[in-house]
Amino acid sequence: MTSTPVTVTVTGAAGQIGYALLFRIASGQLLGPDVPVRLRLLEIPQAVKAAEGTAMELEDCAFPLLAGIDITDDLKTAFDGANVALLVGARPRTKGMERGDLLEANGGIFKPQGEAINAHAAEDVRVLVVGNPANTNALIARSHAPDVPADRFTAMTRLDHNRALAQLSKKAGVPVSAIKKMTIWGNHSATQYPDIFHAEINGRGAAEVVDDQAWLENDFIPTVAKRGAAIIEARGASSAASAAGAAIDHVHTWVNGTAEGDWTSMAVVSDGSYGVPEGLVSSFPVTCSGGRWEIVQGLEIDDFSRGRIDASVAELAEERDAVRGLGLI
Ligand SMILES: NC(=O)C1=CN([C@@H]2O[C@H](COP(=O)(O)OP(=O)(O)OC[C@H]3O[C@@H](n4cnc5c(N)ncnc54)[C@H](O)[C@@H]3O)[C@@H](O)[C@H]2O)C=CC1
Ligand SMILES: O=C([O-])CC(=O)C(=O)O
Repeated sequence: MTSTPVTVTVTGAAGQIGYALLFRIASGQLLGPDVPVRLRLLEIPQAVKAAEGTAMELEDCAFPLLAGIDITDDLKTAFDGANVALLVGARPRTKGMERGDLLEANGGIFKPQGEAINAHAAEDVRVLVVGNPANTNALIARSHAPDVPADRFTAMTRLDHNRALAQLSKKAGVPVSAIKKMTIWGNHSATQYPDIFHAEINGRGAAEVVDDQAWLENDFIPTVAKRGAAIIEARGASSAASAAGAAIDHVHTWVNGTAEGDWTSMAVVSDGSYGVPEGLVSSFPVTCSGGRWEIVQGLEIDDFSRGRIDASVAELAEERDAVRGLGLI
């Protein structure tokens, strides 16, 4: 076991994802079974008491890797020395709220958090934005952290990636582990494009194995893209345990690497690859190694895929223009 604990900051710690996430971090599933962690829980003042309750339960689990828990509503304290920052807390859309209102309310959260990360986080900080609209919240935070390398700001499309694996595994009648090279492109929204044209099932092209374009267009893509809404409809609350699981997967893969011959999906700051305008936080196929991610290059994109990638990227550009118009970036 390494001796220095890694500081993991979780915002929105008293929320439903927080409740599904914190115990898994403390048990070693985020960073590995040999890495002690110190948790920093950030909440708004009215939810600090609830976070304290969660911290009591964390304590009661007597996790050998849990080196300490701090609970705060202060940004400096929350991000001071943070090595990993999971930005989960966000302003949800409520009745009558327009998209501009939602972006503005979240700008009020992610701008100061970006500034605090810039000023106080550890040099090796890695940021995952989960709170929606995740891609654009990451763009806002990143643009207020000029001293932190852009590649440290990511947003979560791993839940979409995992949903796509599960749907394809059911259709093809194979275990999830038989599927490699799934890709989510674009925004974590209904415009996202889950792409199976580069995916492989037991080493064979997935689209060829499935051989069902109607299923792909009318079932697979909409099911994955609208899964979040379907869960809300069924559960009366948005996905929480699966979102927490995807956050664990995202950071674990980022830090520990992708398997040989596979890749994952992460929303990262675009370098212009695949025609995605530079600076947008868009989902790409990425490999990870040595704690760094790299966009998989050289994939052939046919017209079917191109149209779908372009539509989701156009939505990201609209969101960027809206937050720019609001003076948030
Ligand atoms: N990227 C993805 O795949 C997914 C994203 N989400 C998003 O994750 C976010 C959290 O979801 P839940 O935990 O279910 O929501 P929740 O409403 O249960 O919890 C959110 C928590 O954030 C806290 N919070 C609000 N503003 C804060 C701030 N400025 N600083 C610190 N904490 C703050 C609230 O007090 C609350 O405890 C939502 O935006 C949701 O839409 C959810 C599922 C998947
Ligand atoms: O819309 C939400 O809050 C939930 C969400 O992002 C998802 O389940 O993909």
